Amino acid sequence: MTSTFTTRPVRLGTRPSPMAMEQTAHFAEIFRSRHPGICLEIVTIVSEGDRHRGPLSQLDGKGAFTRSADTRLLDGRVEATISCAKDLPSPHDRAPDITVGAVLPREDARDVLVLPSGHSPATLADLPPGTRVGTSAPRRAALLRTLYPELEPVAIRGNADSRLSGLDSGTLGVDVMIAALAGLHRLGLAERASQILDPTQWLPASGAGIIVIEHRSDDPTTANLLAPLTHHPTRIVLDAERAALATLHGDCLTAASVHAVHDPAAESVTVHAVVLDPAGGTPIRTIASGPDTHPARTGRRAGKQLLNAGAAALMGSPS
Ligand SMILES: NCc1[nH]cc(CCC(=O)O)c1CC(=O)O
Repeated sequence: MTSTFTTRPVRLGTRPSPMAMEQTAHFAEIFRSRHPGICLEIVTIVSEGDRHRGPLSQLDGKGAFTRSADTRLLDGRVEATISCAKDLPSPHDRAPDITVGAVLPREDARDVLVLPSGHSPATLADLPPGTRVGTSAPRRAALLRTLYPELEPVAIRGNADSRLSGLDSGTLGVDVMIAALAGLHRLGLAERASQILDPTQWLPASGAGIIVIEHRSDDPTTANLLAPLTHHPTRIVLDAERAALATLHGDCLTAASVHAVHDPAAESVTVHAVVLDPAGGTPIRTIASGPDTHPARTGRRAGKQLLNAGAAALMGSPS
């Protein structure tokens, strides 16, 4: 028996939703092909965000989707957890004893419009005034109020698959909804996208389309197993986006968009960031570029530029 076969198993905590299980299966395939001798055990962990059925804004935003998994990670009940980077708490609030060990290649970061099945294709601009547009994200609600003030954002909850069936059956209480293209792809439902929203107008969320695997900061064994699975260009844009969000003290409940683009030829990273007015007033936008060797610096600069331009007033005073 070689020593790899005697290595302890890696227990990986995941949320049990169909989308989460799909991304976990995808990661497990990558892990097992790289480390064929190591047992990867999948452990499902239900989060407060999954249990809670009220508006997302009632949750505190500082880890409703990650806290239960974090607890099990820190207690030593799992060695790693897998999450959508978009759902992570702000790095500002993140426990220093948890570290991102692997970053998977970014999928399509754009949001899409989804119509009830059987509806003929339409764009947001086609929808009649008063159309109820389902979305749970403050960023998307603020984008709607800014770009399509005649439409009505309505908060919805539940996993992507239950939202889609609620949209189709009419029980969701909305006429159409906004979703992430990457999420639809994972569910095999990308054809449900009626309009892919222009990312220069409808800027994606920080971390959109990126899956990360975290471990305890004091666990070098797991760190060493995860490190070779990282897609470096994605790590660069993620570090830039997370640094901008941290500077804003933002999280997935902040009405802000941050999207970084890596240019491998120029060895640079460019951060596009917007803080939106939840009431639909004028957003504050900025752009920052810098070398791809220090993406977090460029992200922090973008965040500071937004704060200097008065973004804190739109976000409520950051705490
Ligand atoms: N808000 C929940 C969430 N978090 C991550 C995704 C999936 C796509 C991604 O990884 O960005 C979704 C679904 C959605 O926003 O429609």
